[in-house]
Amino acid sequence: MLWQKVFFKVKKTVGEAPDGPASAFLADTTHTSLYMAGTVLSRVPPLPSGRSPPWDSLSPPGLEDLVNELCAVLKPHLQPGNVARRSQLCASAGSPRQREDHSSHGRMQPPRAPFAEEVPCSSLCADSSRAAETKLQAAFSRARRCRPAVLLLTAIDLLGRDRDGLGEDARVVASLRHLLLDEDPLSRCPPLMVVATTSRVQDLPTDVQTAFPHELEVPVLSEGQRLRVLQALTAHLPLGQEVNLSQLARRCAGFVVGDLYALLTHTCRAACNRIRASGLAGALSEEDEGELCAAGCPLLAEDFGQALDQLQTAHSQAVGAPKIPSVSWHDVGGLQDVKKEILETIQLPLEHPELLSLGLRRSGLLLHGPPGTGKTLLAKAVATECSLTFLSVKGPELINMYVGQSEENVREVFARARAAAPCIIFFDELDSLAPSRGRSGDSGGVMDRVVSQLLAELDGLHSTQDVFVIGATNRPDLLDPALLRPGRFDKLVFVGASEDRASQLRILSAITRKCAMFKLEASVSLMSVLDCCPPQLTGADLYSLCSDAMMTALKRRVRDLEEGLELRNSALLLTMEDLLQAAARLQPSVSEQELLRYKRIQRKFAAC
Ligand SMILES: Nc1ncnc2c1ncn2[C@@H]1O[C@H](COP(=O)(O)OP(=O)(O)OP(=O)(O)O)[C@@H](O)[C@H]1O
Repeated sequence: MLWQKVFFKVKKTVGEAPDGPASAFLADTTHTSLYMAGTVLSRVPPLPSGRSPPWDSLSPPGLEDLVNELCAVLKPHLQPGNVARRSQLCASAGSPRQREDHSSHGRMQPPRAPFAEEVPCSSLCADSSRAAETKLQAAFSRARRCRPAVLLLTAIDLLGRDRDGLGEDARVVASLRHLLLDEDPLSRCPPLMVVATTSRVQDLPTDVQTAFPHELEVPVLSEGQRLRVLQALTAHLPLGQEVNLSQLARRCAGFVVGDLYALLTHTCRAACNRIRASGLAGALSEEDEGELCAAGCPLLAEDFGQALDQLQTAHSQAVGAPKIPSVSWHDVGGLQDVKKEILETIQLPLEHPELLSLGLRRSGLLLHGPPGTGKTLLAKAVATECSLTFLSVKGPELINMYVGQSEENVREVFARARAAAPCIIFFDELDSLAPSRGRSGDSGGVMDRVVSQLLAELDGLHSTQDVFVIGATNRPDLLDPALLRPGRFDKLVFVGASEDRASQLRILSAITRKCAMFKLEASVSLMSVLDCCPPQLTGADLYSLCSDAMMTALKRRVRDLEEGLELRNSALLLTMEDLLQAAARLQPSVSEQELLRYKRIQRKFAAC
């Protein structure tokens, strides 16, 4: 049998069921006959979906516009005597993380809906072009037999690739195009409508993409939409009192409906593990356990937190998606003025969106100064402080030897950031990504094209509210001047080495505070340690001083353990002696002449 369900048409009914709904009938098994007499093309009755989504509307909250658009494209073809043109449609997603939401498809069953057949394109891939072509033709002819029908091809980008996935398989592409263009509802009634989904629209062969006259983009969910989806998903679940869905929605930046489903599954699993670990489940009698299940165990904030961490880690490993870093202002010592300037640029417009309408918005900020002064640390802290996801890119990582790939990488970074908004993109070593055009000396002009692409993306950010760009460089004088024009990296902030002991003390305290493994001995005076150090130090120098001292403490601990003088779980102590020895060995990483050069550059830009 080709299909799991077979529909029979009831020709005549006698009487009605006494207690059932008005449209229900009882089958009299002794007098009812079933005849199989060939197949008839007809619309199928609305069916209760096996996977019923948790919302009452036709679409998940927030995707109503998309579903309406989809219906507007498909419905005209279902009217008898329609005059609509071709009905193929390709639903693409705005970013690698976006997916077409299939739960809406399951509900797309208005009365007298067309037959819907979902075919994952991974099942159509084969060892040879010929085999793939045959499978494709079989899928189309199966769907044609059930017209009027919607054929849903998921992940269509998998089709038409050759076996190593690099080039196109011309034969499969041609065959797919032919099949798509052949399905003209004007000539074929009842029609077969083809809907395809992809999360990598840029990977679709042009011939396939142009065979779809309609293209819809699945939008990125806003914080409000994520909240509504979470509310719908948790409506029937017992939640702990401290669970704050609004806060959770903010932390789920960049999540699509599927991710939110996964979050709930992981949360339930975390709750089960918590109950099992508490020993409660094993200690209960079968009856009590049944009662516990019926009452429902509440999902606690810690279960959600654990699930979110798992998902975000898996996500960032899979697609390099950003994560909210765990660096706070507390971890950044000193640099008070710099912190204030950064917060004014980023936090103010986030807290007062009305400023955006007045045009008071900066999306780009350039931190410049000597190496190791805390530029990266600052960018991470601002992301944590403003609950923004953080996408860190090192300039040279984006440069690729293949033609067009470097520009594509730049495009991809911005697409990923838009999907994860609100987000900060941090471009470290910006000078290596965007040197002055015409001077980079590469024969193919790759760098010039990368700079142009970067400029175009930065200009495009004005329509996106919640994506900020922070660049960091030691040499702003090497950057393409167009980058520093208004609307791009128009705010320059100098992050210099700390020269006074008070700010050095703040940095040293921040670093020692962060190392939870070590404890400072009560007699330690950080100021006395600093008095033995060279006058001008960067944060990285102070970090190296601490790690040097910690290494000495660690070696002492290992020696003491081996000699049986210390207990294994006693705290690791950092003594004044360790720190003074490290201070005596400390060599500043940036010389005085270099610091002067950085200051000259700062003055030059401050004067502009
Ligand atoms: N103000 C600070 N407070 C605490 N730690 C600091 C500070 N500045 C620097 N550090 C320490 O120095 C390390 C290096 O700093 P960071 O990577 O932020 O410097 P950077 O300016 O981005 O350097 P580069 O220009 O080489 O990329 C940090 O991981 C941190 O441990």
